[in-house]
This record gives sequence, structure tokens and C-alpha cells, in this order.
Amino acid sequence: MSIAHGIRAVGVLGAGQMGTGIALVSALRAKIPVLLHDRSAEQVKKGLSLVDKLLAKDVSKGRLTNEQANEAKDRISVIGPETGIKGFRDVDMVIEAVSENLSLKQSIFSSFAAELRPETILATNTSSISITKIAASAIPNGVNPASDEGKKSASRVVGLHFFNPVPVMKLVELISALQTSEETLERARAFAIASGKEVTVSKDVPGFVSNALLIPFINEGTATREDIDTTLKLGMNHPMGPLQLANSIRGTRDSKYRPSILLERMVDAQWYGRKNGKGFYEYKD
Ligand SMILES: NC(=O)c1ccc[n+]([C@@H]2O[C@H](COP(=O)([O-])OP(=O)(O)OC[C@H]3O[C@@H](n4cnc5c(N)ncnc54)[C@H](O)[C@@H]3O)[C@@H](O)[C@H]2O)c1
Repeated sequence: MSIAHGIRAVGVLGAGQMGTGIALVSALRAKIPVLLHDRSAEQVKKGLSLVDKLLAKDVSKGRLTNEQANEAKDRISVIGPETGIKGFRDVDMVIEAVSENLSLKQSIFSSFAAELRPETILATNTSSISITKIAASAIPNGVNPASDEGKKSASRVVGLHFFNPVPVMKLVELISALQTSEETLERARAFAIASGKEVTVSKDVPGFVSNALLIPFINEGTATREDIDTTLKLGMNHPMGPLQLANSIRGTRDSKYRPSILLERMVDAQWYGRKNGKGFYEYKD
């Protein structure tokens, strides 16, 4: 049985690569008001100009009318630094897309618990941090996690893992923390579908489904980088070889997905892939 998401407005925290894309699909596809906040005014400016650019491209390709593009843009408003996350008080769901850092996310979810309404759904776009750990930080100070209030507070936290670039990639992984309620999960699923995505459900394990399956391809080392990538592209119809993809991802620190010696040595050599121009491949630009 499918249930309605019931989200009348969404808050997006972080206007980087992912937050900007999430704000755009929420405004354009789910057609609801979006409140965007980032601690950096510079990032907000960059994010909004990217939204303009992507919408203009859709109009020029005939995928959207001018009116649809303008309506989508008008649904996005910015919460300034003086208001901060207090500006999310009236939304039904927030999606956190700040930098990948456990203590940063824990302090943000603890502020969400202090500042937002108790029924607001709290979603995180993390790609490698345990949703259960994040959910545990969404319990108000002094409340016992095993009490009814503690369980209820953590039960509205869910993983909503969008892929990069968000407007293009069709998949969203939905991740249930140990504490997540069925209602939170189903409403988050309905919201991702309304935003134009296909949803898969993953357990709260390191890497979730997608990155956990990718790691063995990257770690195998049975042939040259080109032969590994060509095998997966031409033999298995992957659009991109795993080692090309590996140049854009980061680690999980989980022992099950321990990187191969070669990957560790590449990090020792400070060859960080696309980030600084050398990984399995070299990137001149
Ligand atoms: N980039 C990807 O391919 C990708 C894919 C899936 C998931 N993710 C996850 O999405 C999240 C965001 O990744 P990204 O690539 O967009 O990062 P990014 O560095 O592009 O953006 C992060 C943004 O968060 C802002 N920020 C940091 N601390 C903040 C705070 N306390 N309050 C408000 N804003 C704050 C930064 O100013 C920055 O604009 C991470 O958890 C990442 O793991 C990334």
C-alpha cells in the first residue's frame, strides 16, 4: 500500500553539489516550496546560479516551458545566516546535505531535535555514515533513548541517499536506521517518488547497497585498469567502469570493505583521483 508523503514544504541544509540538486528536484518535480540554507553565502549564490543554468538548459532543449522553469525557481527561497535552521520550523521534512563528517551531522541533528517540531521528518543524504548513529543524536538532551519520547524522536530519522548529479541520476536509496518508523520510511519513499526518482531500500550497512556492491569491483585488481573498466562497460553494460567511478568516491573505514594495498598506497601518495587530478587515471583539466 502506498501512502501520501504529506510534505507541504521541505528544508534543505547545505547548498553544495548535492543540496542544490535536491532543492531543484523538490521544487521542479515534487512542486513544493523549498527552503535552502547553507552557512556559506558564497555556496548559496553558486547553488542558485547552478539551478538557473540547469533550468535554462531544460527550457532550451524543450523539456520545460519558460513558465514551468520560473515556477520551479520561485518555489526555492533562501534562509539567511541570522535565522539558520530555525527557519525550518514550519517544514514537514528537512534533508541534510552538509559535508560528510560524523560530528558535524550529530551536532546538526541534535539542533534539529531542539529547534524543530517533533513530527518533522529528518532525512540525511550521507553516503557512508551510519543512519542509526545520526538518529541517536536526534534525541533531545536528557531524554532516555529507550523511553517513548526518545524512541519517537529518533524514529523520524531516515537515510535518503540521492546520487550525483541529482537532476540526472534516477536512483534514491532509502535507508532505515534501527530506530526509523514505518511511517517515516513510507513518507520519505513517497517524497522521493514525487521528486521523480526510483527508490531502492537498503539496510543501514556501510556503503548501503550501491557502494557496498561497488567495492569488490574496485578492489579486485585482476587486470589493468583499462581492461577492468572495459570488461564491466562492454561485458556487463555498465555506463562507466568501476575504476573510473572509484576516482570520484571516498572511503567507509569499515573492515569488511578494507581497501586493497594498491588503493591505500595511492592515498599515501596523495593521488586522490578526480579531486586532485591523479588516481587510476590522470585528469588534465
Ligand atoms: N558528491 C557526491 O557524489 C555525493 C553523492 C551522494 C551523497 N553525498 C553526500 O551528500 C552530502 C553533501 O555532499 P556534497 O558533495 O554536496 O558536499 P559539498 O561539499 O558540495 O557541500 C556541502 C555543503 O555543506 C555546507 N555546510 C557545511 N557545514 C554546514 C553547516 N554547519 N550548516 C550549513 N551548511 C553547512 C558547506 O558550506 C557546503 O556548501 C555528504 O554527506 C555526502 O556524503 C555526496
